[in-house]
Amino acid sequence: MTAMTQTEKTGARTDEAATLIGGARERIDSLDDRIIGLIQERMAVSAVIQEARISSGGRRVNLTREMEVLGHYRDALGKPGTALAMTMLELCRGRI
Ligand SMILES: C=C(O[C@@H]1C=C(C(=O)O)C=C[C@H]1O)C(=O)O
Repeated sequence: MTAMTQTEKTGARTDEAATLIGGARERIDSLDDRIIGLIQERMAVSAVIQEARISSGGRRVNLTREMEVLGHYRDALGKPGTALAMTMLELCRGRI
């Protein structure tokens, strides 16, 4: 089987569009790597907070604070921001 051309890979109908899409996809892959790294960093910081609270006799989850986090994402990104924040909170503290 022959290799796919850039035009086939990107779905573009011209070489010019295929080149633009190829370059923009590289930027997206790089942004996704950074976003994943930031989420992993957030998970580690969140774990420190949760462990400190549990060690002090408190509960893992603090719903008042989670409402603040959800509001922050909703204000910035609209309704899908809430869904994104809920997934992120689940990554950081597990399912409740
Ligand atoms: C990190 C905390 O603990 C938990 C995890 C949260 C988070 O990852 O943002 C928020 C609230 C808590 O349920 C916190 O209280 O700040």
